[in-house]
Amino acid sequence: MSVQKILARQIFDSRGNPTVEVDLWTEKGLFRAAVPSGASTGIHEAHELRDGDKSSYLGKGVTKAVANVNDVIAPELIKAGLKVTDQKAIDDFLIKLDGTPNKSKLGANAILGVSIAVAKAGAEENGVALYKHIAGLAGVKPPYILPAPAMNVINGGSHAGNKLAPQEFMIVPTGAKSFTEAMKVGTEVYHNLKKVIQARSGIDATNVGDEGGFAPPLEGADEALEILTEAIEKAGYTGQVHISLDVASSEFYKEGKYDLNFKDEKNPHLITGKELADLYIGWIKKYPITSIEDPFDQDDWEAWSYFTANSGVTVIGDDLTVTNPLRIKTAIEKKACNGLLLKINQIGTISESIQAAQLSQSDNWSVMCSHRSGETEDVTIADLTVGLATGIIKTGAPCRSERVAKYNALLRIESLEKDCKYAGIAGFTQGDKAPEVLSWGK
Ligand SMILES: C=C(OP(=O)(O)O)C(=O)O
Ligand SMILES: [Mg+2]
Repeated sequence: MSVQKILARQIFDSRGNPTVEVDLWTEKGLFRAAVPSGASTGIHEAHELRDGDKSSYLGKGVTKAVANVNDVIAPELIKAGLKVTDQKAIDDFLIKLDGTPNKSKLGANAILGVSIAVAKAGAEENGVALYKHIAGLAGVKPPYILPAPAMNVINGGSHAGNKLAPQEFMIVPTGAKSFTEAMKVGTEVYHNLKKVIQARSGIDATNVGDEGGFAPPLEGADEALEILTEAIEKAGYTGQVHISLDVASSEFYKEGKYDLNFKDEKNPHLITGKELADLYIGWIKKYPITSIEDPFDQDDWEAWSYFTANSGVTVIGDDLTVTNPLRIKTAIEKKACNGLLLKINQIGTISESIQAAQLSQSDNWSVMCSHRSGETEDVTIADLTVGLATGIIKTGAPCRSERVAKYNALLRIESLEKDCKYAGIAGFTQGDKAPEVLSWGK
């Protein structure tokens, strides 16, 4: 019923950086959660507590966050005796215990580890799978929605050592009939992409970036979009696969301009927001692009609103909205975007993540559930995307186990759950055009 014991420790993420793992015991057993970590983090995200001590993994240690779980959260939460099935009460308790607006005292990484472990314990207490438990918390009813996977197959930006400024080029098998088929299509395009890159640039161009996508030495985004289109065609899926982009442009916004050559400090290629918008419009006309994430800097609100009104694609806020209901409210008011990137560690609790998704859905936004570039073997986001009927998930290339683990978890849900449907393109469709299949979750 309530928490009996908690023990946190420092483990390592997919980039070899320390991160927090939490073990939590109830009468039903042990529940374990691990916390992801971003590289292109938005400045408005909840605070990820790191040791900052230069002698410890270049200051990246999380021993303070671990100690906060073991010495502060554990005794207080056990004393409070709250039921693990009451996620909101426990998350509110954690938020209050921290007492800061951005969880900087205890650390969002400390709090999230506990929040996820509580959700897993709550699911077990209710005798249901985690996605069903989350659906119950959010008031979402079956049929359960399997998301369209947005697979990041070409890495650039801060996730790769090539010249590419945009961070992620994703393929989305929108034309598939099931999640299982979507994985077949996605992996076939991925393998064909390897051949296309090898033929163009040689074998050593097929090294991969942080999220398992290829990181070839491309001159610019046009070339990336071209080889992606070629790979889709080669795999025989033209018309059945869309492209999603995460430009992560806050990474290269400098004094009012965008530097398309930001990784070579001596040779900047600066353009204005208007020029950048025109570049996107050109790509949208030429390629089957269905969404663009973080097209502009996290505080360049005007550019966002202009682009959302004029681009015709799903415009997704990541650094802009940081899974924070307050920033999402502002974005709704300004009509700055029509899609949310849902990252649990940007806000720090499961309950606030549910609130962020529901607030976005209430304004008919799309919701893309997301991993971080630094990941672990924890697959909670696979349950979250189904439990909240987000209709889209992005969790990297279909390669590297910390990414594939999430896709495999979704394959398991699809094979075990009788009452489920694949979202396909529906997740990217807003407002009145959104098919019935997703609207019940709102
Ligand atoms: C997944 C992303 O990268 P990171 O985790 O580095 O923020 C992203 O920007 O959407
Ligand atoms: Mg992003």
